[in-house]
Amino acid sequence: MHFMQSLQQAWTRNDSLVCVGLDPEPAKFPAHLRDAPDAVFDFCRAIVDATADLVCAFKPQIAHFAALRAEDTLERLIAHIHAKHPGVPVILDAKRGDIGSTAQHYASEAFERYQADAVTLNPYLGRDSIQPFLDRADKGVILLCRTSNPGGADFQALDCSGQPLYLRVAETIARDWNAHGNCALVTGATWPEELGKVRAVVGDMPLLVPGIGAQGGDVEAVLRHGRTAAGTGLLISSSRAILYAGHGEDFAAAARAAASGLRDTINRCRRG
Ligand SMILES: O=C(O)c1cc(=O)[nH]c(=O)n1[C@@H]1O[C@H](COP(=O)(O)O)[C@@H](O)[C@H]1O
Repeated sequence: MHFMQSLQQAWTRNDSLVCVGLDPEPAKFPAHLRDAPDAVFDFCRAIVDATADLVCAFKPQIAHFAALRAEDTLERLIAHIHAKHPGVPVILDAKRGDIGSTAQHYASEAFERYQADAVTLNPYLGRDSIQPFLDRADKGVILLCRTSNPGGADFQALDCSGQPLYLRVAETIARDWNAHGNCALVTGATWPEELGKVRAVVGDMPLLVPGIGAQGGDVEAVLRHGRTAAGTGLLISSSRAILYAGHGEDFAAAARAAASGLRDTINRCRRG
């Protein structure tokens, strides 16, 4: 199924705009898992199985696996999600971006090797660097626009003929790159007013919104500025605040409670 269709269905089926980020950090694992032979897989699988009915997507962050030499674990984890929780889309957070000939290989890394449904990309190299991804109409192409980090404004807010660069990026992608309807943008929860400006230029295009929880973004402000008329259009992503909500053998139950609490808070705000 196309990424955009499965996202729409997951929003409705699970009544959720929550995306759980899978960012394994073994030093933060509960003690009983820390020295287990397959700890990264066991940890992530437990989180996935405990939260799959509460989310609209999972977003594994590739560096968290690659730094641990655990790319094979990432492959197995995504295969597990597809097998056990069909219909929950997987976004590979890789933030790739390179010249077209190399981008082909990044596209096959994301979609053939890892079997991701969508991938995060950096648009800085321009249209041809993204074309191999745009051509995959069935896959989600999620482009950095206004990132959540403190230095995000260094370049993204620069004046570009009277408008900030991030808005030019949003406008160009919505107008010229989205022929297959498979584009989405990353807009951090830490800049809700800018997120609202992006929403105003991209219509109902989905926005991936990291930056709540550990980075301090405000859920209510995100909903106020970012939801569509239908009350959706957002994938509100949280990693550490869910993954490490508990520290004991009941860590997966604690993660479930955190994801459920976030879903409820979001739903109150979007319907309020
Ligand atoms: O593309 C992303 O997912 C992303 C974009 C952005 O602007 N800010 C951002 O924090 N992220 C990712 O979202 C996750 C945020 O993690 P938490 O702050 O623990 O919820 C990390 O995996 C980041 O790499």
